[in-house]
Amino acid sequence: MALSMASPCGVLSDEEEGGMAVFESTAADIGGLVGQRLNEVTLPEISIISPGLEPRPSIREKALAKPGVIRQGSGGEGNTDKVKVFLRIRPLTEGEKERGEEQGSVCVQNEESLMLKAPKDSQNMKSAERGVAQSMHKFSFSQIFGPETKQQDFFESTMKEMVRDVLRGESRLLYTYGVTNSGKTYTIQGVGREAGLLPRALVSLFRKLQGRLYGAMDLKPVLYQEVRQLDAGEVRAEEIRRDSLLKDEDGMTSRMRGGTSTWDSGIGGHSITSHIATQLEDSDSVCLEPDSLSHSGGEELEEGVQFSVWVSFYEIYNEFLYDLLEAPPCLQPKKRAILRLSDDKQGNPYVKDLTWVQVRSAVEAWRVLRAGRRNQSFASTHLNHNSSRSHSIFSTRILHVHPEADQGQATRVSELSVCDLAGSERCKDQRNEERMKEANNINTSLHTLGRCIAALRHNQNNKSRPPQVVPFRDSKLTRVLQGFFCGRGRSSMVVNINPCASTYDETLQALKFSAIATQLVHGPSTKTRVAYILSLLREPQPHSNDSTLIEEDEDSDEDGDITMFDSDALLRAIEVLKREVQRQREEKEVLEATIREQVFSEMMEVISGMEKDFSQTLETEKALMEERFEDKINNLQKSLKRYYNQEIEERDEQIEALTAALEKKGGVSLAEPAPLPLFPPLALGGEAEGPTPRRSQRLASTTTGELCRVRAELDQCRTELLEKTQELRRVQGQLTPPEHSDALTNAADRKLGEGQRNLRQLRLDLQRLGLNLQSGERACCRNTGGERLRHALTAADHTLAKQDQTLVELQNGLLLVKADLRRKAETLAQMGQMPPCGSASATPGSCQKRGCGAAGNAENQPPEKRHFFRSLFPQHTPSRSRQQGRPREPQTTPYSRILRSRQQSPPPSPGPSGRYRVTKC
Ligand SMILES: Nc1ncnc2c1ncn2[C@@H]1O[C@H](COP(=O)(O)OP(=O)(O)OP(=O)(O)O)[C@@H](O)[C@H]1O
Repeated sequence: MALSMASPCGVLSDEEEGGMAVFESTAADIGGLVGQRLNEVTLPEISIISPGLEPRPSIREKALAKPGVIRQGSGGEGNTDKVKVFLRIRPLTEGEKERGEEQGSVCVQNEESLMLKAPKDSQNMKSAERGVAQSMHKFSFSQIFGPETKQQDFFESTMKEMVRDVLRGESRLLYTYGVTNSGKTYTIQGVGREAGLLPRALVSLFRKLQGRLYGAMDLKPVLYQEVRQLDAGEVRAEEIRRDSLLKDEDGMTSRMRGGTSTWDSGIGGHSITSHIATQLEDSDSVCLEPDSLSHSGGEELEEGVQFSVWVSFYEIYNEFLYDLLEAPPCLQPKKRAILRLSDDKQGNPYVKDLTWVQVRSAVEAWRVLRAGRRNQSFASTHLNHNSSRSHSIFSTRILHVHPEADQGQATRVSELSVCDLAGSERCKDQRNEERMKEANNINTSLHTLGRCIAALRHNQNNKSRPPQVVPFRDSKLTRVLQGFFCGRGRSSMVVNINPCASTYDETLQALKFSAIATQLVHGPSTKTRVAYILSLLREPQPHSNDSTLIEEDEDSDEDGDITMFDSDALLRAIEVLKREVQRQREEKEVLEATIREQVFSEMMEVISGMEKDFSQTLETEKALMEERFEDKINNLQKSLKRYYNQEIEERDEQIEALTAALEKKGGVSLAEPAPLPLFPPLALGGEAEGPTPRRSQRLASTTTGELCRVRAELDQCRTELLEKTQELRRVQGQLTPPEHSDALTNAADRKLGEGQRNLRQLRLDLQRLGLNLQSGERACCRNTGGERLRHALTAADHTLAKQDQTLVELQNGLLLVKADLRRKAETLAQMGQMPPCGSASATPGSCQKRGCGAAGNAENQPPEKRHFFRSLFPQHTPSRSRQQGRPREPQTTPYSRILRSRQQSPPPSPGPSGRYRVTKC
């Protein structure tokens, strides 16, 4: 499970924290906190996290609290028994200052109080702006050490006393906790001449043990805190091991001094560079510095007791334990063996097969540490180029030996362990898969540590109730440190922070974690499994309110072997546990249901509030949008009105100018009213404005060209007008019937009458002659006078033909004259209707039509008359003349055309029958 840095230790996130003064980390209490947070309308400005404050009871505690129950809490224990939590703030580097990391987010108020103020870009500040967290947090510690604190001062205030306690026979643990690059390793190991806590502690220890060291190597610590008597062979083997380790370390050091080199540590591909070696060399020199520690004699040591000092060094890397005092990697290229954790008879965990080396001086101890450091897992991360990727534990076991006893028995074993925890960090910041896995494991174990501490604190604060199971077994780290939290020793914590603004959120989480630790008190009891089972068996009633009974019983708890219980007792204990599990489960379910209900109702409230807000916002937005669009439409309307008014004015001006120019140049008055403007001027609501400068410029540039064009058009129109006027006059002249037409018509009528009469006479003559001819033909056979008659008949035929022709011509001529007159009258009428400029006549189509009116009419005549009309208008249409390339014939009157057709028409030829055809009118 990938854990984010947000809450690596089971500590509530900012948002979960709400207005709580004290943190809770169990599931039950989280529910209570969430409920409380949701019930609070506003958050307090500062979250105060102090070890001295009584925690606010959770919902569950409130619900379960019954009158008369004595609550045992941290407040009642007194501050002396509290777990010590020290805070150390490292100074900013020059590079960090240049990057603007110094934003005053960490303020030391006094020796015990620290104020954190969220920088503007931090996640915490964003949450604070959303109103779900505070931007300021106040923390209290046992003691706060600022950036200027010297290593020596820090040692004096923190570890010196622990060394003394260990020599008195007690066990002590000091562990550093903090985000990566916060100065944990610096605090424990030190750099250069600034030796850290561990070398100083070793020097201090051996100074105190001067003259009191147990020289033999026949007693060795084993299991959790037991001692084994070694035989001679084993002693020899131990000596060889120690000597080879120190020799190898010496050799390595001298090789390192010879030049820069890099080699693989054999774990996770980590490289160890000469940089670290140099660092250790420098630390070594500091360690040996005689005046680095104030001398304190061994007067506090128990009389007659000698001390055998053994050290071990191992690391927990990716949840695996590795012995750092194994042969160095260059000598053992194979992968190192993984150590196992086991429990002794009392259920105390210990690291099986761990290398313990007896040391006779601080120098030897430091060399062993240095040898182990070479095997440790380091890597360069984005925050720390030399970051510890594992939790490393350096343990010093001191055997208190009574030499006068048989075979030198060790009466007591005490231990001083220093744990340099790997830095918590955000997994997502890791760019490399291996680093990501490491960060995940680091955070998991730190998370478990946080849960253990929270559970311990919970049990301490709720002694009236069956204890919560502390999840020591959930990680290797908590398992190996279990003893120090269960009364077999005491622990102190050093919280390291750096004041960089960019790591503010991680620092805040680390401090919240430490805030839980500050709530812990050192338990007086040494509850092993046996003791726990005993307490279960003695428990009168699962829901007993009599807490005092339990308190009394606690004092009588004793360690022992689990085999002291018979199977019945164990079965009863199991039954009790089952009942307890069932009870807790039910309780949790009820609690969960309550929390869900509360959360649901709170969420519904929030959602309805949000809905209300959204609908209000929507309404406001709607109104705003409407207003905005109305404004836009108004503006658009105004602009359009202005534009079209300008256009109209300009056109009017142009028309006026053109009219004036036309009148002036041509002297022709159009005598027409000025055209009305297309649009009446639009009312602008008092915003009448002149043309914009841009429009004026455009007009100025186009007016001249426009004027010229219009003038040319006017000239052309005028010319056409004149032409058409002339043509009209000419056509009118042509259409005027000649004065003698009536006389001519009368004469033609007369002639026609005469001709008809002659014709009738001739027909009669012809009939008579025909009769004569028939009779003559009959008589022809008999007399010779027939020849003469035939001649007379032929002459009569010719005469008849001529008469017929004349008659037809006259009839046709008369009809033509009448038709022509009619047409002329129509044409005249049409001409009279035509516009004065004669635009229609100007078109070629209309001209052709007028010119070819006769031909057109001829086409509409019956077929028998067409040839006659064609003969009257022989191919004189303008189009046809032009097509044939012939010059256009001069305009002639219809009468002249009739005359010409008469002249051109051939004399009628006799038909096949010898008779002339007469065209019927
Ligand atoms: N009190 C201090 N004074 C001066 N320099 C310090 C101090 N604390 C830390 N530093 C410097 O800060 C840098 C980081 O420190 P260190 O390696 O100890 O961090 P860390 O917490 O152990 O990191 P990680 O968890 O990644 O191993 C080192 O260069 C160290 O020298």
